Amino acid sequence: MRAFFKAFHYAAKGIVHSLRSERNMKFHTIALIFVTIAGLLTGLSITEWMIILILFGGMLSLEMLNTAIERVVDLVTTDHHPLAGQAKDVGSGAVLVFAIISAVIGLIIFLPKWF
Ligand SMILES: Nc1ncnc2c1ncn2[C@@H]1O[C@H](COP(=O)(O)OP(=O)(O)OP(=O)(O)O)[C@@H](O)[C@H]1O
Repeated sequence: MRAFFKAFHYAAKGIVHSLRSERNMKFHTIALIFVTIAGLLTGLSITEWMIILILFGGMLSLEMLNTAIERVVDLVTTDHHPLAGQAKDVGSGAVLVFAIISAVIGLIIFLPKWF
């Protein structure tokens, strides 16, 4: 049980660290708050809320994994290396793909209710 709480503590430390240090995490958190307010004002079904919650979780988790990749790359080399650049670019690309898909799903959910 002690090990479980220790692991939970380390995970919480990781979340706080990425929230404090990553500009994109702050941006995603603000977007999350705006979408939640828009959802409450618009009125969404349970299924729509569940889809949005999956997108919130996926977006924040992916951003944190990207931060982890950036940290490991910086730890391995401070030199300019094509593989280091590729690792960071692919990580950023993964975040961008999920962000674009999330935005499209958000529009599919919200637009018909607004217009
Ligand atoms: N060691 C390296 N070798 C080669 N290219 C690198 C290296 N470090 C960074 N780059 C290139 O610079 C880009 C930006 O890297 P950087 O570490 O500055 O991320 P960042 O701009 O701080 O990202 P974020 O804003 O998401 O935190 C990378 O995507 C990569 O293309």
